[in-house]
Amino acid sequence: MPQPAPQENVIQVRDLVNRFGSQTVHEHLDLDVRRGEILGVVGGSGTGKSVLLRSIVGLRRPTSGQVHVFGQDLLSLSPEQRSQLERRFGVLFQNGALFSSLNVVENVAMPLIEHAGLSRPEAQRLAGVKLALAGLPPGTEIKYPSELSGGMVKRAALARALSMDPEILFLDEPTAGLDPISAAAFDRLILTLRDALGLTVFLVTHDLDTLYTTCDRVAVLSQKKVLVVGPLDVVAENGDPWVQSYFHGPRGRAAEEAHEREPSPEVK
Ligand SMILES: Nc1ncnc2c1ncn2[C@@H]1O[C@H](COP(=O)(O)OP(=O)(O)OP(=O)(O)O)[C@@H](O)[C@H]1O
Repeated sequence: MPQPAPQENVIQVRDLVNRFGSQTVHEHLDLDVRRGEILGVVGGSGTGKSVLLRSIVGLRRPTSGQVHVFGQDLLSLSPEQRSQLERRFGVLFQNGALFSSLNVVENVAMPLIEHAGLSRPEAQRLAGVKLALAGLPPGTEIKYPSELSGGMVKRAALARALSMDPEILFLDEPTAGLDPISAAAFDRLILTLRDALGLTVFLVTHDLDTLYTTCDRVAVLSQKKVLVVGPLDVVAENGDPWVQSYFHGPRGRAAEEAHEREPSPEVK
């Protein structure tokens, strides 16, 4: 009988430790992210979800441990190798992190000019394609971040994260602050993009609806490490008190019931 192909881990975190002074945020944390999956990362406030994301994308040097992205340790690479590796992932930060002095198309074009060496007109033309991919209506290009709704800021930031055709997309609380309809639309967009572009998605979220709608697997950060990782129904059965109150509290039950009524056909 043919054996299934082994799963490729595009991100591998081993024995990660992160300390800030006397505060230990991560202790011996291990995590694998598989190619093509949407991995949801959840945990109580302050459990170190954003610090984990920053450690993986090379914005923070961990206290100790190894982080490999596509088999390479970002922090040990030469600047040129590092920049090549960084082109293979895009990051959407919590607040969008758009430059307020640039309009939307200039924000999205910037990485294409700086890292891909495109001319300004070429970069802006391609940025227009990315904005359409992120679901922004024509006319948004010339607006400044302060003129956009919260949902539009997220979509513009997503377009920028997609500008270099990344293989991995990191999303830090993408639906935070969005109304439920915009949040659901954003969830559908992430699923569509993953399927259309073959992305791997590392998704930090508190949003139970997002977990139920989009994630193939869920990792729970608790007790300074990844306490449990797996499909949502398996993770939700873990006996940890935080897991129990998160998945089986009123909001967890509502999200589960909504998902049972309307399961997403696109989830793998
Ligand atoms: N640069 C820093 N200096 C000192 N402490 C920090 C720094 N960055 C993060 N921390 C601390 O690390 C802990 C984890 O922070 P992090 O932002 O990763 O939490 P989180 O799980 O993403 O929380 P939330 O869900 O509230 O966004 C917090 O106690 C935070 O205060």
